[in-house]
Order: sequence, then C-alpha cells, then structure tokens
Amino acid sequence: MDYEELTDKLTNFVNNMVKNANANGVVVGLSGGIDSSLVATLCVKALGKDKVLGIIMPEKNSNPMDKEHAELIAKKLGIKYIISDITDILKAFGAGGYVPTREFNKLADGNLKPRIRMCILYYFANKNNLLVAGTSNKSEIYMGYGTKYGDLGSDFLLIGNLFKTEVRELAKYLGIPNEIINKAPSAGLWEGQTDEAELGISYELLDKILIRIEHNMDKESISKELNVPILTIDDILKRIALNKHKSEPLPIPK
Ligand SMILES: Nc1ncnc2c1ncn2[C@@H]1O[C@H](COP(=O)(O)OP(=O)(O)OC[C@H]2O[C@@H]([n+]3cccc(C(=O)O)c3)[C@H](O)[C@@H]2O)[C@@H](O)[C@H]1O
Ligand SMILES: Nc1ncnc2c1ncn2[C@@H]1O[C@H](COP(=O)(O)OP(=O)(O)OP(=O)(O)O)[C@@H](O)[C@H]1O
Ligand SMILES: [Mg+2]
Repeated sequence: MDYEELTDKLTNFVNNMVKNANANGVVVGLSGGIDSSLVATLCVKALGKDKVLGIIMPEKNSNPMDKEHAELIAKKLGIKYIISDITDILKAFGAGGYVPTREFNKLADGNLKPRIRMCILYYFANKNNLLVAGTSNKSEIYMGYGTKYGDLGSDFLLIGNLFKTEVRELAKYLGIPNEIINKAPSAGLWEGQTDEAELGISYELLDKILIRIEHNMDKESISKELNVPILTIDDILKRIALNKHKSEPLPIPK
C-alpha cells in the first residue's frame, strides 16, 4: 500500500469533515492504544495541533502504563489534553466492582466505561464546537467488537476502512512510538482483557479471513487457502451477522 497517498486521503477527509460541519476541530479519547494514537496523529497532520483536543479517561483499575502512553502521544503531538478519571462516575452509577455491594458484570459494568467516555467526549464536543473522532478499525467494525453507543458512538470513523494489520503499518509509517505499536490491543474493560484472547483469534489471521470474506470467497476455499477449520470461519460469519445492528442505521417500521 502507498502510505503517503493513504495519509493524504485520510487527512483530506478530516479537513472536509471539520469544514463541512463548521467545527473548530476534533476531540479524541486517548487510551494509549494504537488506534487512538493513530487517529490523533492523523488529525494533527490534517488540522494542526491547536485544533485537536485529547481526553485521557482512566479509572481505578486501568493499567497505569496506558495513561503514560496516552500522555506520551499527546506530548509528542503537542496537543492540549485533559485527564478525567471516570472512577467516581462509575461509582455514581453503582457499577459492580466500584461500589462495595455489587459484583462486577463484564457485559453491563464493562460496557459502562466506554459509554461514560462517550458522554465526556460529547461534552467537550458541545462545549468547544468540536467533532468526536471515532477510533474503530475495520476488523473491529466487522466483528462488532466495540460497545454500542460507547466507543462506537462518534461523528466519523477515520480508520474505519483499515484492517487492524493495516493500522499497524500506517502507525509505523507515521512514527508512532514502538511501545504503543507493540503492546497487545486491549479494550481495558476488565483486568487482563486483550482483544485477541476475547475474540479467540489473532488479528493477523482474522484480517486474512475478513479480507477473503469481503472478496466474497466461499468458506471452503478460505479454509483450504489459509489452512483453518471451517468452524473458525463459521464463527466469524455468525459474529458478523449478529453484530450488524451496531453499524447500521436504526430499524424503523415502514
Ligand atoms: N439484533 C439486534 N438488533 C438491535 N439491537 C441489538 C441486537 N442484538 C443486540 N442488540 C443490542 O445491543 C446490545 C449489546 O451490544 P453492546 O452493548 O455493545 O455489548 P456486547 O456486544 O455484548 O459487548 C461489547 C463487546 O465489545 C468489546 N469492546 C467494547 C468496547 C471497546 C472495545 C475495544 O476494542 O476497545 C471492545 C467488549 O469487550 C465486548 O466483547 C444489547 O444489550 C442490545 O441492546
Ligand atoms: N482510558 C481511556 N481514555 C480515553 N479514551 C479511551 C480510554 N480507553 C478507551 N478509550 C477510547 O476508546 C477507544 C476504543 O478502544 P480500543 O482499545 O479499541 O482502541 P485503542 O486503545 O486506541 O487501541 P488498541 O486496540 O491498541 O487497544 C480508544 O481508541 C479511545 O478512543
Ligand atoms: Mg485499547
């Protein structure tokens, strides 16, 4: 892939989004992970550092290294950033694991975190006339691997047409620090969570399968070509179908 041309395309896209919305710039949640670091980098390239606001939103169980990486990228880019710890908000919701009497529930309490972060991002978007830059990539969007109205809630998806493996290549090309590129992707919803363990497949293999599904290759041929069990491909196809609702307009009866 021609990464210079891709960078131009993506930066033009951001410029047009902001111009057409009459906005002052963008706000992005900085997790210290590769997706948000790449989105912030591209936005700064497009708009300049004064038009990008970073919000770092750890909670009491977050890995402290992630906050360090988020600050590292914000400082490297020279953008303004705000640290807003969401622990007290989780407590105010009575979230399991954050108030003494309730047990942590991965689905309900885990997803509350990205939903709270989305509210905070829109608060700053409203206040400063900014657009919320989403950070989901194509692999996540296909798999529905994101929280509905949480991290999936944003105004545009700048890297939504890039598979995770392409995100890694573009991040390398744009000089994002290796410690951010090389760590295991994680949503950080519970301790020890990683994308690849939860999805049950590496992004390397997942992307190879998704690319072939996108090109309408039948599952038998994919299985043969990549030497993976048909069951693995069936699981992925099932997951894509089950989660379609996350990336489609809301159903309205005619
Ligand atoms: N067919 C259907 N049509 C319309 N709506 C439907 C639906 N099926 C479920 N729903 C709704 O969707 C809800 C379930 O979706 P959701 O609340 O998103 O929950 P769910 O998909 O179960 O969980 C989110 C997943 O994304 C992962 N995640 C989250 C955040 C960030 C990242 C990351 O990579 O950083 C990953 C997380 O670890 C978990 O595996 C249901 O409670 C229901 O309200
Ligand atoms: N602690 C956090 N502070 C600010 N934003 C966060 C935080 N955790 C998650 N987010 C937001 O949610 C998005 C989704 O998380 P996700 O884990 O998919 O991406 P990432 O952390 O940027 O990359 P990686 O896949 O390498 O972990 C992040 O890109 C970021 O915008
Ligand atoms: Mg992450």
